[in-house]
Amino acid sequence: MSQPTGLAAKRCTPCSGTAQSLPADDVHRLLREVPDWSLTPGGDRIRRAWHARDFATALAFFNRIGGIADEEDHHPDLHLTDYRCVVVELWTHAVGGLTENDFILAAKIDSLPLELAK
Ligand SMILES: C[C@H](O)[C@H](O)[C@H]1CNC2=NC(N)=NC(=O)C2=N1
Repeated sequence: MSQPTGLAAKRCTPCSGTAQSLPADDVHRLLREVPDWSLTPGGDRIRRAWHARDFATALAFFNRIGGIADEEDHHPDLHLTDYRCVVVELWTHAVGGLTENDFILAAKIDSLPLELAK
């Protein structure tokens, strides 16, 4: 795998007690670096959807995401419906909104392989 660049090369950092959600202009700037992700209607999460090849592929994808999440100590909400529809949502629980950690994890997830439905 080629060396990660940009957000994918960064590490998530523990949220300090005084950490706050990102202001809207930072959110929109960072969204441009992960263009396959979108802001949820409430503006407090980012999400991406995939149509995996099959259930086993979707589960393997979730396990890869889980490995990165534990390495980064920053964890996603994972949804697997209709046996292969995958949705990942990211937000920072400690601040109840978005921080740079969410965009770093999104970029790392984007670098994972996933065999999609034909
Ligand atoms: C103690 C541990 O570092 C924290 O609870 C981490 C774990 N994973 C996390 N994941 C997310 N998405 N948000 C958090 O605030 C968070 N905090």
